Amino acid sequence: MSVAAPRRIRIATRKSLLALWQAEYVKAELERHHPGLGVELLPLKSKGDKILDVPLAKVGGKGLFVKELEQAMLDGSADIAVHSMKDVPMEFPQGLGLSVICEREDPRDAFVSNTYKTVDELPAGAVVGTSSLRRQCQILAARPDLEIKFLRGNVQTRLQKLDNGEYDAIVLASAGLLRLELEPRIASYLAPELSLPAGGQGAVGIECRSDDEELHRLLAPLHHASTAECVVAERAMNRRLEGGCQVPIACYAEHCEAGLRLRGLVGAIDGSTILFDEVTGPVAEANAMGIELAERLLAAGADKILAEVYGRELQ
Ligand SMILES: NCc1[nH]cc(CCC(=O)O)c1CC(=O)O
Repeated sequence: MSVAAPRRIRIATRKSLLALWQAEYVKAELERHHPGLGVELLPLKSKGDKILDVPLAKVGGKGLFVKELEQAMLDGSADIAVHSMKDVPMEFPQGLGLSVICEREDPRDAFVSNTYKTVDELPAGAVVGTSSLRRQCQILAARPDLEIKFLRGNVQTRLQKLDNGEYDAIVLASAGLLRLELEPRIASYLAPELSLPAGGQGAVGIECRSDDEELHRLLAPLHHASTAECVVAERAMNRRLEGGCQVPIACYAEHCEAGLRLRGLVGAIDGSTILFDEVTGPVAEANAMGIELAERLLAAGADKILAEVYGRELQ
């Protein structure tokens, strides 16, 4: 009689400290729920990590941070990939899909500066570092007198550039700073009214081969239903607008009395126009709410703004 070898789970991950933190988190959660399960990390380099001198919107192609990880699952060298949900494209390659979405960390953007506490305190002409068109358009809409300066790289690189004096302040996802125990670096949190987050920001998702039933079962306890409900609404809006975290689109869902409140915006990259709208509805309608909000924004002129950003018309 043969006994099946105990299952081992190999996690494909990017090599940045934040990606490794997220992969280690999933490893620890899997081991906590399934004592004796063998879990190991397979760190890989992604295209988004290699090309650091160009704004993400110009590197081209979606899924810059996930392609290599998906290839590893398709060729069988890894079983799961752990992603920041805001970097995950809307469509998955044949045979792969999202299995679970874990509990969300703080979704807000963080204002980081060694001199100033808030955006309001920044003097005219101050230099703010970000390469996110979403952050750029919202900051410029609130403060057209500020200068936005290109800033890419992983969290540590960005903080180093701030400390080198290249910027008066920078804006990052608070989730990354909190996970890496860099909370003291956060001067203040940007309210969603000032900087609406990217869809999926702060949430970690786990992708695997769609037909791996045993794995889905092992991953199930890591699923966080209320986070997933919000992310479904946000991703539905992004899918309709054909965008993610590389374009001037923001969306943020939270639970409210009616079920879900979903806020979204599309901005001209110079901040001269911000199209904002919001919808509320029952949780079961999360996907439809995202589409509805996208349609409203398109009707209000988002189609023209995005056609310019994408260099083509939206379908
Ligand atoms: N696009 C890069 C990226 N992807 C996820 C995070 C932060 C963590 C998260 O949102 O879960 C970041 C860095 C940032 O935007 O500052």
